Amino acid sequence: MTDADNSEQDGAVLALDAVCLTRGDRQVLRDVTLHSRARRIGIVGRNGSGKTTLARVISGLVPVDSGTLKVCGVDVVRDRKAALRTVGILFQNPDHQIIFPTVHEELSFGLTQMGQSKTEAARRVAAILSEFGKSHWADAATHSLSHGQKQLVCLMAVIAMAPRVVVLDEPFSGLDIVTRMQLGRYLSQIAAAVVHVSHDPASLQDYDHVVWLDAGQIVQQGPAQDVLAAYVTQMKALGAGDDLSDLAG
Ligand SMILES: Nc1ncnc2c1ncn2[C@@H]1O[C@H](COP(=O)(O)OP(=O)(O)OP(=O)(O)O)[C@@H](O)[C@H]1O
Repeated sequence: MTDADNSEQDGAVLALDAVCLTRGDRQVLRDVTLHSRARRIGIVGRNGSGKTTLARVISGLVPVDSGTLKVCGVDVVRDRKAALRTVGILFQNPDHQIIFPTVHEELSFGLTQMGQSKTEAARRVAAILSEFGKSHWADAATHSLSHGQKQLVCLMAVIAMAPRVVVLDEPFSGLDIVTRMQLGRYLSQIAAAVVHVSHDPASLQDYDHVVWLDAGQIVQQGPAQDVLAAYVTQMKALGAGDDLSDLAG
């Protein structure tokens, strides 16, 4: 039996072992080992701690230097076709995600990449737009949408592909309270497991398993209450000081 079969059978959403990644002369991820079957996994850490890099690694967008990684039993780097069905990511900035001139084209792209015919994809796009009450957006120019509307297009594009895991890289940071609550409520209802990366402990307080990342290393992981309490205590202690050297990069 292969490792992939094992992690599929033990129900692990994430199975990372000793993952290391260097960018330039900086070690961005150090020996990250993370196994979780939780449906709601939070990753918390300061600016520059490696959260976005880890989100991209989990989404199969960045190969690691060493270590192993499986998402729902799938090697998301090597098996890109399976990865498309397994994991979808929402970026902080929708302009980094949207590449097509119209909403319909944007939503269709991932579906045709997954092997759906144009007709099948068009049917699925119509269904997802209708589900979100946005059928009138089909021909809208993506560049003309507001930040929140673009983020909703990205969310619909991910949901349309029905991945087993949705990775959120702080997608709510530029949204107003109402939009954030509405998108958050929708995400809390989807069948997919969620891996949510954030520097904000409040957004992860209801999560099943929280991982605290600092300087590319896991400091602590476990129940949200324990990990977030320790994180907040340390952030308050650091915030009370005047040293800005951590932001030097
Ligand atoms: N392509 C790259 N080349 C060099 N350094 C990089 C690269 N990508 C990331 N880094 C460095 O890796 C570290 C982690 O970056 P990352 O964006 O993953 O952190 P983050 O926790 O998401 O930060 P933030 O909360 O500020 O978005 C940073 O010091 C960053 O400068």
